[in-house]
Amino acid sequence: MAATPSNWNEFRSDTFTTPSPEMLATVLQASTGDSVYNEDADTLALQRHVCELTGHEAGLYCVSGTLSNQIAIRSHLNRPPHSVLCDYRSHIFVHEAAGLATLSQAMVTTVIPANGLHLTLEDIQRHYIPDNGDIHSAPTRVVSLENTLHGLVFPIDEIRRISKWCRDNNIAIHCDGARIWDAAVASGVSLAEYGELFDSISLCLSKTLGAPIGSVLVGSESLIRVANHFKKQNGGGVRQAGPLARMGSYALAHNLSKLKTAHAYAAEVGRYAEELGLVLQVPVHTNFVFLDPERNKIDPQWIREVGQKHNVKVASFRIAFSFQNTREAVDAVKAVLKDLHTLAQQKPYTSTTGRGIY
Ligand SMILES: Cc1ncc(COP(=O)(O)O)c(C=O)c1O
Ligand SMILES: C[C@@H](O)[C@H](N)C(=O)O
Repeated sequence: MAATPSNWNEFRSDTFTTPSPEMLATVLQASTGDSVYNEDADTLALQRHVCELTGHEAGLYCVSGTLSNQIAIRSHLNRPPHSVLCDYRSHIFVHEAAGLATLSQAMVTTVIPANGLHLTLEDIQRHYIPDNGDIHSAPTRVVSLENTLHGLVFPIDEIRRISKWCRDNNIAIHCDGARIWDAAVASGVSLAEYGELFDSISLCLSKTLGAPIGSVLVGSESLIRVANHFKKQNGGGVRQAGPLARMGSYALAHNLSKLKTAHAYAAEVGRYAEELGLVLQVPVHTNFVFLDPERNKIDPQWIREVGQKHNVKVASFRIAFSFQNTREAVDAVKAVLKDLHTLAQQKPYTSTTGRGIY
């Protein structure tokens, strides 16, 4: 009987997934080459594997998704003035410490999707900055999509439309695919189908897949060569990355099939929330439930407190599920929602501050 994961009741984020004892044990057989010199067998094998899955020429192991995203975008850019277009909720804009401004010296055009769910080609055409010689502007050089974003699966047909338009307009298209595994599992679209639509993809091993660390950036040989330079410049040159890469490969081999468990938990809790009368900010597609901060009249302070009462770790309107959660914990989350709904009925809270992203 497998031991219960230490984070069985963790719902703040899927970044809290932890390596299993079996995953940790693989470290003892890991290669120990210097991966800065591209001599570590396990790192090269992981990179090659993710390239095969996505149909890209080259891969680069990175210690974080932030590093992977930021060096990808920087590598698509030549010299300012230039700009990057993305959804206003994008991690690359909200949660990567303004890396687009510092490393890429890029202006960012953030777009609120007209449909409230995902960008469309029309959204992009309405907001992108054309390279028309106007000396007032910073032309759009990269469009960055996120899949999943807030757990939402980006429709493949829309990605196809956007990708074709980007290529027709000589604009690079990047995917923050921290949870593209979940998008593939939920939609049935293969990583190779996604892969051919993007010039670069950052795939995280350290979130829903349960590796303790790491992402892989994929793209063309020339792009990855430049990205590796920026990786080194920003302190991402890891020496014996073999043990880390080995755990990443283990996660790919053993945990991909478990993502549906988290998706089922989220779907169940999302349905329960709506049956209670709570309002979701977005539909549940994969492993996140996003409650609507304003319309539910819930004081953010209540969330953590009520979570403690039921011995589950929740911190915001976002509830993140992973395959490491237990049935008991999921039932406890439902009890938390029931209490929050009752509190909101008794003393409705009106927010006086911005909702924040999550
Ligand atoms: C969508 C998304 N992209 C990128 C990242 C960055 O990954 P990391 O935390 O490894 O820098 C995260 C969060 O971790 C994320 O949620
Ligand atoms: C906060 C953010 O960086 C992290 N990726 C999360 O989703 O929790």
